[in-house]
Amino acid sequence: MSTAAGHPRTTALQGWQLAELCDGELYFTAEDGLLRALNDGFFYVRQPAGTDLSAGDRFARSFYLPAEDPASPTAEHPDPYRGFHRWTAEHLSRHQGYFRRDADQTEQFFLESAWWDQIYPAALARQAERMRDFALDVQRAVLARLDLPRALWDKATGHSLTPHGTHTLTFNHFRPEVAARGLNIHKDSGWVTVLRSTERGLEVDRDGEWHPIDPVPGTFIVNFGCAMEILTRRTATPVAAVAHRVVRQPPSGGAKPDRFSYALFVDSSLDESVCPGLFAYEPGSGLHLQSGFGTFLNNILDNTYREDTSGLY
Ligand SMILES: O=C(O)CCC(=O)C(=O)O
Ligand SMILES: [Fe+2]
Repeated sequence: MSTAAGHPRTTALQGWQLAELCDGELYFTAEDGLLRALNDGFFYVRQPAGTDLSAGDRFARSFYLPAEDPASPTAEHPDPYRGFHRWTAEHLSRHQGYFRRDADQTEQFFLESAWWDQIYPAALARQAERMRDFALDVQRAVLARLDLPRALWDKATGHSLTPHGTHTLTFNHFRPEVAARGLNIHKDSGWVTVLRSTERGLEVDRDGEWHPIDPVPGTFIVNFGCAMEILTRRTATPVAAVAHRVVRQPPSGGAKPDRFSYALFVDSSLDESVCPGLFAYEPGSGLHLQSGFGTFLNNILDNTYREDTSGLY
């Protein structure tokens, strides 16, 4: 349904699913929680006991700032969490490093696990590893409940559960002074995403209406991505990839800190000799190759950050 101005209506909706991971299994608060989460395309998951997000939160608030703090330009020890706009794809590799988007408020920092120790401050590299391990545990716990034989997991999921997988920690800083959408409509490309967000602004598309997904303290949001949707489409347990966006963040005149978020993305291996691409599973006949993964990923990313397209497929 649309408003008179043609904008999709935004409504609050209760009843999103919440789970806890214990001994490798997901326990949902609602009895049919798992099936509803697969249908919603996301759920909240309690952060493991003792989770420390201080390095990630600090990086999210600082990576885009000039390396030298104008308040103390001669400081002997510059802040190791600032000045990351200098790390661009030319210094690293494709899709890695700092990106200032034109059509969105977000400026971002992408980094795959192979670079974490070299580029991230040590405490952040450790947090990234903990988030990756947690994301892979969540992914295994979900796969165990799907209509997919365990013997096929590695091939079916592009070796994403192993060190061959593509594991990326990405930061978003929403610049309120930029007159643009916050982050364009998209589906995450891969298997699961573990999202840290502390501010409102995220919305999901459900039957053509936008619904806010507000942060719940002590939880992460887990999104299912395109790879999971493609794999399970013809099975008894189809998983939806959630289409989502971040709405424009208005300037607050310095009254509140800028919105940030960061997420650990689990994707397939980009090595074609390890992973030929994205498969669909058909009970009875097995895995069927649907598309290469590298080009699929390039298309989703390119289409997300252009003015006139969306990051769907
Ligand atoms: O900022 C958010 O809440 C969501 C970010 C997101 O969807 C993404 O980075 O893929
Ligand atoms: Fe996303």
